Amino acid sequence: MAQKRKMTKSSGSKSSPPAREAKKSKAMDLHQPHPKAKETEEFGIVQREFYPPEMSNERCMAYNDGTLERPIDLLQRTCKETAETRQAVKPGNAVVHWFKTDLRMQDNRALHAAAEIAKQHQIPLLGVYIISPEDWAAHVTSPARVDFTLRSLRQLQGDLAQLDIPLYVETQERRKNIPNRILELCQQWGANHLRANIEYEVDELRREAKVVRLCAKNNIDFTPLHDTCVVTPGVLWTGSGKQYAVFTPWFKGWLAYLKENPDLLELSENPQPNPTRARKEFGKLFDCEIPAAPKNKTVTEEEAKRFSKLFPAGEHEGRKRLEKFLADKCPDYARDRSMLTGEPTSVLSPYFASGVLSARTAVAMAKKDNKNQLDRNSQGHMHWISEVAWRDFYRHVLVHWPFIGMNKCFKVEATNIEWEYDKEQFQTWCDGRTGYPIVDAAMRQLKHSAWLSNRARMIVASFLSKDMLIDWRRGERHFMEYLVDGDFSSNHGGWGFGASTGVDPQPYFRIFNPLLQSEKFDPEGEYIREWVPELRDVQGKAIHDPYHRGAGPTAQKNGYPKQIVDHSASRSRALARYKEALQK
Ligand SMILES: Cc1cc2nc3c(=O)[nH]c(=O)nc-3n(C[C@H](O)[C@H](O)[C@H](O)COP(=O)(O)OP(=O)(O)OC[C@H]3O[C@@H](n4cnc5c(N)ncnc54)[C@H](O)[C@@H]3O)c2cc1C
Repeated sequence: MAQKRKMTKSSGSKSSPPAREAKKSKAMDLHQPHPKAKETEEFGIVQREFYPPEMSNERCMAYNDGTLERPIDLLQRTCKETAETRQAVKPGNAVVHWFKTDLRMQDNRALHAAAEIAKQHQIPLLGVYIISPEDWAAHVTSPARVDFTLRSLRQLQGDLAQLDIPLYVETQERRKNIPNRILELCQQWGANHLRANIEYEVDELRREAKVVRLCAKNNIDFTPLHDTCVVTPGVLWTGSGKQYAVFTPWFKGWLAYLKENPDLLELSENPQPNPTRARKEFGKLFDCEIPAAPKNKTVTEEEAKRFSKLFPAGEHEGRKRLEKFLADKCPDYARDRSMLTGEPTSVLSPYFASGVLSARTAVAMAKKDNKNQLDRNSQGHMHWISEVAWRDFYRHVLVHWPFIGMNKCFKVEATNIEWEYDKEQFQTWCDGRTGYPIVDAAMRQLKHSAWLSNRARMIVASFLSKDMLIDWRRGERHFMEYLVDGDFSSNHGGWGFGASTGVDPQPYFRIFNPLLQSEKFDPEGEYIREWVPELRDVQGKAIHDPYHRGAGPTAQKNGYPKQIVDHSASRSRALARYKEALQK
């Protein structure tokens, strides 16, 4: 599973991670109830959810000091322990690729690996996808993202069928049954080889390890492969052998690593057509229909139309968008990327999040357009590559600090911050009625489009967690409930790593001034006018702050609310709370 790569000192990274031998785990509490959670028990489950359960600090530290085995290490160890058995497996009647968040044929490492085995032994390649409502519930996957996934599956099924490769899709209500069901399907189809790309979330890594062992016991070779990151998590280390906690030096290491290992940007070929007997032998699988979304994840008819228009599904669309973006907008990306109108960014995040487009393809194509260099030839292309790299960075963070999946910031000390839990205030933020037009515009766009630009995400995240001082995890969850590109590591990165908690490794707390952000990134107020109809008649700079700039009567007449908090007082409160927490 691990890839051997070149690594020189110039990259500032070490090639081998420090020894992380798992010791016997101490018995510890998994969850630490939030101190305020008890007070609201009378309101029942919905209210309790407002206080997210946390993994205890002790348990977090146990990952850091090696007392607890990281899920990636468990998977690696399992692969190592089963290697001999897996390698001895003889080909069966078919090879299976298990699709997960890699809904594409192009440049798909595990699909390619499965296709190669199938080609070598002249046996059919089969695809399987398991819909898991419990996984969607656990990850708070939004209906918009579920809709995008199902539409992409339909496209993928059609594309694969043209190569006589079936894609079998079924729903498994209980996620704990998935490992056995995968085994059962392989056995039913006579497949002795199974391939899948690794998903780095904690439960998924543990499940993969379980499937590797279960399959090996039953004489089936399941080998999970690294695919979703351009550079595999766990290969970049600081000079002192630690995981990078800061993006800029990590990105330097990432670029150097890519230059030293150019094959990382070689794209995998699409699978070849299946032998024609595949239709005879596996005919029934070709008739399989894509199931409907679970009830709690269903979009309305109107939303379905809207989302299909905003985000047409499938890898062909992803590729088309990428090419168009690189040609038209990428050259000016460094200058324009934060502007809130004119769509200066690629809007490819839904395609990356569902694996409809590979990040490797995106970086390889941007590099090609950048005179085949990974240097500052064109500001735009390199800047864009660095943004795609953020996606890798947050996955590396998740793999190394798996406890962030349990409602923690990666800096455990930040747990001490005392947050506010005012439900009414939180709701005004959700509804886009805070009285800060830029914040409200963004929150309304989120509800309507299931997507926001990075700048808009940062503005609303800062507002919730700094100006309102509401627990960032409420915002993190709300984003997942709505975003079509909701992705645990990137979302947590945006909320829990830096921008919103202010506990990033830089020695300052980033507290955005919403008014300045508004004037800088929406100077004419076009974005606000698009999303906040109550302010459409407000002229000039008053749009940014109608009640303090002479447009109060218009705003009031149209029902636009007054500011819910005063920014400068909130700023002082936030700074005091952070200071207090970090001194504890
Ligand atoms: C609070 C907050 C929450 C976020 N939640 C998510 C999320 O759930 N899913 C998600 O994909 N992104 C998330 N992001 C990152 C970023 O905002 C989006 O990826 C980006 O806005 C998508 O627009 P785009 O495709 O036009 O990006 P572009 O600017 O064109 O960038 C290209 C790609 O690079 C990646 N990327 C860019 N910026 C970031 C970043 N800061 N962090 C990680 N990856 C990045 C994305 O995959 C993006 O599609 C979040 C950011 C913040 C501040």
